[in-house]
Amino acid sequence: MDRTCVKNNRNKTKSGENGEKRDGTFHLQNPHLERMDEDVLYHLGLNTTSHNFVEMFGDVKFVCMGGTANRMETFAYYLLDVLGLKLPTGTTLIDISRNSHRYSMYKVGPVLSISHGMGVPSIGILLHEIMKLLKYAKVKDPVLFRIGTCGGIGVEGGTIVISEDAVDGLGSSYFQVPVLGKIVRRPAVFDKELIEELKDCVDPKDSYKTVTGITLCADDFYEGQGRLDGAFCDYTEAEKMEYLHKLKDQGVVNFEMEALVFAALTHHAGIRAADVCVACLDRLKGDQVNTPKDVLYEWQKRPQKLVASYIKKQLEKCMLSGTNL
Ligand SMILES: O=P(O)(O)O[C@H]1O[C@H](CO)[C@@H](O)[C@H]1O
Ligand SMILES: O=c1cc[nH]c(=O)[nH]1
Repeated sequence: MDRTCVKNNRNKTKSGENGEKRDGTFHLQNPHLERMDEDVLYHLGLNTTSHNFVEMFGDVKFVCMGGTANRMETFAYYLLDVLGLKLPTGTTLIDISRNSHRYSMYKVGPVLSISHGMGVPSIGILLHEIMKLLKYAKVKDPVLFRIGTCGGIGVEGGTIVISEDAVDGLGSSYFQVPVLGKIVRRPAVFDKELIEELKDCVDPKDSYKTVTGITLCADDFYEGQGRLDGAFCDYTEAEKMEYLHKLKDQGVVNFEMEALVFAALTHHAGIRAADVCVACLDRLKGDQVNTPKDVLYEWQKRPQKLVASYIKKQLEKCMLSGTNL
């Protein structure tokens, strides 16, 4: 486990140290964008010629992402309720990205709720396009959340896990991607202040725990997470358990499949971000996700409740102080 990197990044974490400018706007480090007459955000089904990004998205302050379209639509309706917003009678929210047939995107006041699919490449593509969308819309200081599910490691099913750091399957806290035939390494860093702010929003009356720790971002659900129940498996149960216990001793509390690129690309742009997942199971107790569907569905709402309560708190703070977010 590349703990040195984890430690170094932890100390350096300060939003804005990379791409963020003092006035809250953030900088995408790509000189080519300025020279383009039009930008087609292909996977979002939007482009800068046909769509007025400032009008459509200029008031966005929070972007929430999760794997499935169903979850993100449910979250959008939940937000309407939490924020006390009402749709005109007889109307529904529309999927802004429906023409892309890739991701689904809903807008509720200053919040975008978007599905990202499974794994690093899928959320990576979305992050490129969402960060450009925010840039073209002239959004200042956006905050990004992933509201997901995960496999706990020594963490009971139903527990919320907020990622403090992200590592890959080899223990490195860098997102590594081949670019022009060479590996580019970007540190995966979550905003520590945001984690504390989220912890402050935990409802003490919750019947479940909320914990923090290191997240292992795997490139696979089965062998990549040490499961015995994939189509292939070349290791024994004893080897699997030794691996899981070693991870636990190193402070790894959960497996999921997006944290590394999520932390790295947002940090690279100077955008604050947090990964909040509910554990579907404790991997020290098994591999199969066999909790009844209705229970899993209720658990899935737990990260949504925490993030919605954070958003509500931030909006109330601004109303009280008469400032813009
Ligand atoms: O439930 P979400 O948040 O989509 O994500 C988790 O679930 C998927 C695997 O089942 C992976 O994408 C993993 O990160
Ligand atoms: O075990 C799990 C559960 C959800 N998502 C994962 O990536 N792993």
